[in-house]
Amino acid sequence: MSDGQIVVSGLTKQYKNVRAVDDLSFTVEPGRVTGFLGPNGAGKTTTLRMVLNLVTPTAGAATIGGRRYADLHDPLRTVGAILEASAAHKGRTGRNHLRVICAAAGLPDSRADEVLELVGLAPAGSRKFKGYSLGMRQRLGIAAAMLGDPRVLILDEPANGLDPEGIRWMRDLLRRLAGEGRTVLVSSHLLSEMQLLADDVVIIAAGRLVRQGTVDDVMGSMSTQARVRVRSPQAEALGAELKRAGATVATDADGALLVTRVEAPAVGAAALRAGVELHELVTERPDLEHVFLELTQGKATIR
Ligand SMILES: Nc1ncnc2c1ncn2[C@@H]1O[C@H](COP(=O)(O)OP(=O)(O)OP(=O)(O)O)[C@@H](O)[C@H]1O
Repeated sequence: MSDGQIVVSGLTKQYKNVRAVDDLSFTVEPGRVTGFLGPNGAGKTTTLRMVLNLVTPTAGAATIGGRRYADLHDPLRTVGAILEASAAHKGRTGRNHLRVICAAAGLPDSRADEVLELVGLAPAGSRKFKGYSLGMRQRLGIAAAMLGDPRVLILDEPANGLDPEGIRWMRDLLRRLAGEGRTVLVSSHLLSEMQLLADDVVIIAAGRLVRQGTVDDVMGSMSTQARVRVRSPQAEALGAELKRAGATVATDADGALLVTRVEAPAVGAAALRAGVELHELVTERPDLEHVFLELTQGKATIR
């Protein structure tokens, strides 16, 4: 088994009334950034906690490089994780926060400065944590996760609250770390964020796998469903002609026809044949957030 590969198989977590994770299986490869996507409450955090042995599975298992977390020889040097926005003693400087972790983990103090450098926080290392912006806190969290120079990095919603500039920065860093051969698993509830950050995606909803693949494959398969919105005072006649042409036609709340399975020119031609007047004709490519919601809807009961 390749070092640093994460294998989740049949992972299940049943809380009293909630099956937070339901027979979930997927793999995460080294050398790539994998986005772990799902709506709020989908079970992402619970899954990551099970991978890290912080929650005991009801069934199934997760391994890192072939071993369960509990059986890793040197877990801190194998896996770095951020599970929530970085919290540190408010009066402590960023550098001291990292040094406390170094001391507890048996790492040399010098690692604190190395990881501050890595995340671009060196100039702010001697400033107090309470003065850090959200973006700086996220950077400090990543710095802490990198202290043991781990082969595997697991980040729960690290881009939360970051501005586009911060997300770009994170993308570059995560890409670089993956480029060094590390496994990078990063969760998010925003598809658009993962389009920027990830090579692969694992999409879950209501604790179950919805889709796994490369970002390009998954996005490609999701964004093909373009539709044509067309409005006509003789909508009924147009609808009938479109159906004869093989289109699927629905009507939206304000009376426009939503046409799929044919392209805009075919809709125009149908209008000409039916001799109807057109007031609007537009191709709508669903934005990916919308498609993502649709993909995960139904499975995503509010919980
Ligand atoms: N300790 C717990 N006891 C009971 N239910 C829990 C517990 N932890 C999580 N859950 C429930 O399990 C489900 C999955 O939660 P989880 O936090 O894993 O989802 P998530 O995808 O990380 O969502 P979010 O992004 O909102 O954190 C939710 O319904 C949640 O309420």
